[in-house]
Amino acid sequence: MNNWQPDSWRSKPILQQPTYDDAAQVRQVEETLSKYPPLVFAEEARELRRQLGEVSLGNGFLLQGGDCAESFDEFNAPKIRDTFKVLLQMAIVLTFAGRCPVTKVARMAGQYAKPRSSDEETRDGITLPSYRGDIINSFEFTEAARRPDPNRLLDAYHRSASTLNLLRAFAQGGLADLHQVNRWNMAFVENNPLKERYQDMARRIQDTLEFMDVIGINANTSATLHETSLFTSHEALLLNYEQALTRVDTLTGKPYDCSAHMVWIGERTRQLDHAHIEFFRGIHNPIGVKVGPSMEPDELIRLIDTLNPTNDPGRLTLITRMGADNLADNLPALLRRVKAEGRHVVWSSDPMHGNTFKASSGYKTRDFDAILREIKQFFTAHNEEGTHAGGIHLEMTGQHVTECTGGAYKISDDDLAEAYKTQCDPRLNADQVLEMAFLVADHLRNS
Ligand SMILES: O=C[C@H](O)[C@H](O)COP(=O)(O)O
Ligand SMILES: C=C(OP(=O)(O)O)C(=O)O
Repeated sequence: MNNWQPDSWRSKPILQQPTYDDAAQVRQVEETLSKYPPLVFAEEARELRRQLGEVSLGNGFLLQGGDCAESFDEFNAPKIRDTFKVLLQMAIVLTFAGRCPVTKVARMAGQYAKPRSSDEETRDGITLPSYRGDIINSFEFTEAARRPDPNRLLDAYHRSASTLNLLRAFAQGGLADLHQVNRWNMAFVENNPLKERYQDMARRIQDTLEFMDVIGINANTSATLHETSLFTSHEALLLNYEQALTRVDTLTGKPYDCSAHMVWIGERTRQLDHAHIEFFRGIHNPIGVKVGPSMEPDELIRLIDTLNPTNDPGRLTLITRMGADNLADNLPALLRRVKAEGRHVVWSSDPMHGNTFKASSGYKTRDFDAILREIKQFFTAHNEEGTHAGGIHLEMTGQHVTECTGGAYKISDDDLAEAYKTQCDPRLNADQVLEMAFLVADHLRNS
């Protein structure tokens, strides 16, 4: 790979990085991290890349979701379990009702760094550095809390390792068993109008499993029915952290960023001549790039060719986040051009980031109707252009939160205060995710 080194990004311009007081301490932390065990194994990243290759060819669907920003304070087993359950629940709806194999990728076990619109935040006449995610500083609005602390890089590593450990246990230790499909329902979706539809589906799955048993297909020993595979991902914003966890795979001799199976570049840091593109072009993980409404077709082709020069299906996922009001004007030209040039990518929809606004109550929110509208338009654009709507990328949680307005319970601006817990962007709750799952499943089945 042309002049690439794990640190070649350091000679390029870079945005959205913290300024630490003590550079020597940062170097020491990087050194420590570079000796720690990798969090994932390169072979797992290759398996995800293989599955995404199938998705890019139209043979599957990518479900990627989790917190906007994981939080050190909310680092506990019930929270990890509930987000895992919501992902499983959505995946089973897509697989069963949508008749489509689903690859599950969690925004978990490392989603700790946040790009911000502004470097500073002002409250009551006091201005402090913005909160940039728990890997950098703390949410609390004091000068000490907002000062970037390099030791947080080590804390984030350890929390990611524990989260991943529990996710692996849940995936392989019974919670993901298809026979338990009823238990994946959250207690608080009890009154959801879609609960009936979910339970009916769960009954049909159970009947099928019993039928398989009766005719001798051994549903009790098949790993496919008892376990699941769940991959991890995060925005690789802090390149010194990512570099420190990059290892040459002994089987292939290629470098992998072993902080997660998949990493992505955010909308604010995807400039072609900047550091993030430089780092990403050399790692062999499956990668994503956010694509907002300002992206032009020529620029997109240059980006694709820089990051995936061998046109390998599964290497690159384009995560479009246009906003419901912009998608119809911007996405079709991109789809047309990428198709005409024969480039293989996974097209995934992030219907969250283009639909954020400040509610009259002062909370940053997203309207569920706009989110659904962006998804519908995403499917329509792909149908019209003859391309595959390959995935969905969500900020969501298994916790009972009121952060996005609308949905079955019609959360209003005034309801937002009831359970607004996010440290950065508003997430969908389990009710809203269930509603969305059935909508996406219907589109998948008809596309
Ligand atoms: O999650 C994405 C960004 O970090 C987030 O939308 C930035 O939010 P801000 O505009 O409040 O900085
Ligand atoms: C920052 C994010 O999104 P975007 O880069 O699309 O704004 C995100 O997904 O957390």
